[in-house]
Amino acid sequence: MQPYLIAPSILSADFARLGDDVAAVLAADADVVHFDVMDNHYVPNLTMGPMVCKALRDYGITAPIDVHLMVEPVDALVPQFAKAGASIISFHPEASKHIDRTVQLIKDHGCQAGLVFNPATPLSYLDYMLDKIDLVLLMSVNPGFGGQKFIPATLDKLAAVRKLIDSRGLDVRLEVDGGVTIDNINAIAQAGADMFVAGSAIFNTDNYADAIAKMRQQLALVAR
Ligand SMILES: O=C(CO)[C@@H](O)[C@H](O)COP(=O)(O)O
Repeated sequence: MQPYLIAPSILSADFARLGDDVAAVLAADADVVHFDVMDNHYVPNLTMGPMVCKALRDYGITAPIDVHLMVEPVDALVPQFAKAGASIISFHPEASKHIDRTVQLIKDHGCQAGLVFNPATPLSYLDYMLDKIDLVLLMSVNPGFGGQKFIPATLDKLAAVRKLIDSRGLDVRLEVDGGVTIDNINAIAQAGADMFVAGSAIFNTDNYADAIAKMRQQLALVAR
């Protein structure tokens, strides 16, 4: 398993001063910027597009940007986000007509590719794709909004994906997103996740470094 990564979801950041807020969370020891793209079609909310990703790069953000596309269709946005500075691009398999082609498109544009699973999306989409992707992202809330409660059944789903990855000897990241807090991050890691998206649990505090340090303390207790 790879080292743990903490990826603050900038959906909960201060959009009026986004560059400063993203720089602040990275200075507080975050590893990755989680960038939620919502289209008011695949999910009932509207957020940000490639221009904002490029603006963060132009501002001087050099950390990996982990783009989570909650959009349908997917493909047209892939080159745009790659050009805008995305490092990882993940999409929901049911939102693409040709999943393998979309993964290839992401890789052809020099980014890592991930598949995202909603709480009720079956893992069978991994049957022919797990060895072609870099990351599996399990949603632990229904996508569309920050600040929701972690769905406990995600723990069993994480364990099932961890088993699949390990049994095939793959180096695929297992990311979890939604309702991750200082109180549950240990159990989530025990279930097999190695990358943790947290929005409100970090941005809704007045001390990002303290929140991230407490998450890392919990992760340090996990027997690996
Ligand atoms: O993609 C999403 C929601 O669709 C997430 O990234 C949330 O933004 C996570 O926020 P918290 O649940 O951690 O507040």
